[in-house]
Amino acid sequence: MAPATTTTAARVGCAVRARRSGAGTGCSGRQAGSPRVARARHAARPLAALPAEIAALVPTDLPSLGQVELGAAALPFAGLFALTFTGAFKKSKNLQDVFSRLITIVSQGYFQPNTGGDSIPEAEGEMSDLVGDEPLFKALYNMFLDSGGVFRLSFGPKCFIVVSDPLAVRHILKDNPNNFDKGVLAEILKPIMGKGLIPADLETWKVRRKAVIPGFHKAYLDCMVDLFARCTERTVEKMEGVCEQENRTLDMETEFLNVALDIIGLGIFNYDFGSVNKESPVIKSVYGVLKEAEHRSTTYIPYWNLPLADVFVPRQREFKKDIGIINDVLDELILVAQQTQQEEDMEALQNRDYKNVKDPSLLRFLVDMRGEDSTAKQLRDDLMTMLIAGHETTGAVLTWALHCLVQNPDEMALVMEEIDRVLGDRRPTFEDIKEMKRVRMVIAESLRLYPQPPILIRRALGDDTLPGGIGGDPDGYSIGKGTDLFISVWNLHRSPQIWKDADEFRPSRFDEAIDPIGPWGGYDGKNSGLYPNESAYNFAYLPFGGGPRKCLGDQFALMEAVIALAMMLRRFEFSTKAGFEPGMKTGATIHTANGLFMDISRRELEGTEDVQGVKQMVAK
Ligand code: HEM
Repeated sequence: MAPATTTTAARVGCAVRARRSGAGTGCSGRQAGSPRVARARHAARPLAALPAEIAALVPTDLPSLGQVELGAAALPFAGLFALTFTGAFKKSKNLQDVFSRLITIVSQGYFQPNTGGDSIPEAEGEMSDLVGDEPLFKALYNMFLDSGGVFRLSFGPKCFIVVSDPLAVRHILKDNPNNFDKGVLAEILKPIMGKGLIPADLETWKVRRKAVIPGFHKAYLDCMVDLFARCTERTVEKMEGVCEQENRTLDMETEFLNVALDIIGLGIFNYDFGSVNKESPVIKSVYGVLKEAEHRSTTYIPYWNLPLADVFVPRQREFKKDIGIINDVLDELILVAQQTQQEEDMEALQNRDYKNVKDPSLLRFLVDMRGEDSTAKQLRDDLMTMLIAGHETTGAVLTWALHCLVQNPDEMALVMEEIDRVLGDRRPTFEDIKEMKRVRMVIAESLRLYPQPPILIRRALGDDTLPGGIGGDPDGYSIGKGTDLFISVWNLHRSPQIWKDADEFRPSRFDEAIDPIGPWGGYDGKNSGLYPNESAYNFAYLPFGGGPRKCLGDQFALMEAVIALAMMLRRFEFSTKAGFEPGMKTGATIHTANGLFMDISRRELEGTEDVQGVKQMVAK
């Protein structure tokens, strides 16, 4: 084990020790991925080696670790569970670290699957570093700088391999994707999304992916451009109203989430949440479910799986009610769509006059597709998945894009110039998106700095070897069946080895080439198409994932974000409310800004009467 600093030695040791120089203050500054000596810590340690605080917590008659039985080992789980359950756990960092360490030690080698060969570097740090005030992915960044592109992390009863190397990531997502499923994430999301695309087992996923993908065809996306604009106009109108008031402050994160919710409702199942202008029990339930998904992804023990948790635990009762409300709405929409089914083959469906049909939604497409006999339950799972996958993600990227622009006035000026020149007061079209390269790159750069989700989760279905990648072990790293993996998109996107001025907001970087680094092929600045993507960047940039499980709403989301941002920047000037800095709120799957409070004012536009201008735009 690496020598502990005075600071860490004084605290209770833990299996997770972020090795940072300067007694745990900040990162060491070492470049990620530099070769290092492997330090395997697999074998269970004798009880005598436990810090005094932990030893005091261990029942005196606990058998030696060599003979420990499940019954005895269950004790700390029960203790931890009780603490989690009562809320005491989160309040006491020290206690949290003690239990985490105890559980790690007791469980290592007994309950954990074989998490890999001994050559994988091991990160070290306090449990409280990971569940403390900072989001998990930020704690993992420091460990990445210190331990390289592939490292192991043990906390509590769990052990993860954290992957931040583009070659190892490409192996998992693209080269050998059938050897990995969504693991922990699927377990968390199943009660919400059922057999929807994200948590679905491999067999169901293959069938559903094949059915859903054709629904995002060219004519549909063209039609969606108009929908994005119409929904944004509602927000623009609302903001006009705010400009009339004395207090011109608006939480733009909420506004972006609202417009994204309305868009996903109308575009995917032709339901108007109308969330920009009203609150309703359905909207409340959608946010309740999203909050619960976040809670579950960050809670240590899945207590919600216990029998009767949804009867006795208030938040689980609430969750059951929320999911019931959304399911009722979706079931009703599916029933109506099925009752009005007009079966057609794929080609005819894709050639429908989408601009003039009453219901252009994806649900209509799925129900009308000949030979596609999805059950109502499967359709509901698909819709629920897309509602969740496509709503907060897009709301979050818009929030961060505006935040970054307001912090960078020069970029803001360039973007505004482009919007004024290309768009004027017209409702945007698909052609306009092509012309607004700066806005597109602002969205791409915001997704680089603030990827949603910052971490992708996988579990190995069989033994495998991950490539050592940049600066890692040239023989690679063997991992066992059942290994849980965190792919850190955040780390990849901010890797100081790959990106020049990695933490800087600089949208023009996507025009620059990046030289190859060792076995990683680099980027030549040419092959990105309209938006930079994971193929062009050899898996160093992957805001939408990659390989067969890549996001299927990427084009939908990117067009939506460009249109919403451009339309709002055309009409308003934004400035940060004095003294306010957004924080970061996160679950394992998503992170948002925690409120982006902006002072807004109308822009003085040449040749356009302030209010008149927007009214004309809305009327068009
Ligand atoms: C900026 C917005 C968005 C971002 C950043 C984003 C990101 C992602 C990422 C990273 C994945 C891959 C997850 C993994 O590999 O574990 C994913 C999957 C998925 N996304 Fe998105 N997404 C966005 C918007 C959307 C939208 C608008 C929709 C639907 C209309 C959508 C539907 C899905 C679905 C269904 C999957 C699962 C695909 C599969 O497993 O086959 N996403 N998304």
